[in-house]
Amino acid sequence: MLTIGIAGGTGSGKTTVVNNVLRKLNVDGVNVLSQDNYYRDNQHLPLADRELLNYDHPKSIDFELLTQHVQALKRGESIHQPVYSFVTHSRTGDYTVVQPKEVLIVEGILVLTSKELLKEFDLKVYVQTDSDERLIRRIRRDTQERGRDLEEVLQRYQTTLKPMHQEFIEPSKNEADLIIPNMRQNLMAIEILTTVIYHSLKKENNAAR
Ligand SMILES: Nc1ncnc2c1ncn2[C@@H]1O[C@H](COP(=O)(O)OP(=O)(O)O)[C@@H](O)[C@H]1O
Ligand SMILES: Nc1ccn([C@@H]2O[C@H](COP(=O)(O)O)[C@@H](O)[C@H]2O)c(=O)n1
Repeated sequence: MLTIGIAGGTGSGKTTVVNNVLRKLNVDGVNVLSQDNYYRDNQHLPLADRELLNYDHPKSIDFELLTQHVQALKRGESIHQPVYSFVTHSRTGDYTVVQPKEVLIVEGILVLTSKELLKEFDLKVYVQTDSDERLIRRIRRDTQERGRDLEEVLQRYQTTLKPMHQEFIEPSKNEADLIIPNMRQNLMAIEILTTVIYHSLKKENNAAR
């Protein structure tokens, strides 16, 4: 199984890059695990306290479970992936059953910061976008899709997002094999990723015959 880790700051365009690659490939052999579904469950805390947590520190992610799930899929086993809500800042209690496929993409701001997870990746990618552009995209997305207001986004940006980006996410770029500049749509980078996955799928299908 080809396993690809895709990191980059919030709003850098990780999800968009992955969706563009999947659209171009147009096949059913690729799983995508989002790190967002592996935020620790903080149900034991009241909502007001959950709203104040730092969600950009590596400790906010259940990397143990994420790594176990990646390893299980690589062994050919299915997993029960938790579903996370950005509105309640907690797991919903629902699960998505994910069956193994030939290619696995793991995407999220911190996926290149975990030593254990790094060992599982065949290809490591970092999506690079300037911080002002990322903040603009984040304001738009969080107010339109994640039920936040402008003050919440700006407050979070200053208190946790920016310092955590500088301390953990930006330095994780050094782990990457490939850096994708994504200030505007980068069609060549999408083409390259698509080609790598396409060849891996072809190889696996030939081996299965
Ligand atoms: N290259 C790009 N040019 C302009 N807008 C983009 C680009 N890539 C992503 N976006 C927009 O930025 C926002 C955040 O993108 P997303 O892919 O969700 O980022 P991430 O997954 O890294 O947080 C989305 O609204 C998306 O449409
Ligand atoms: N309850 C939460 C959990 C996370 N966040 C923010 O999500 C960002 C990561 O997701 P991307 O899709 O942007 O990569 C991260 O920067 C967290 O601040 C949140 O706001 N609330």
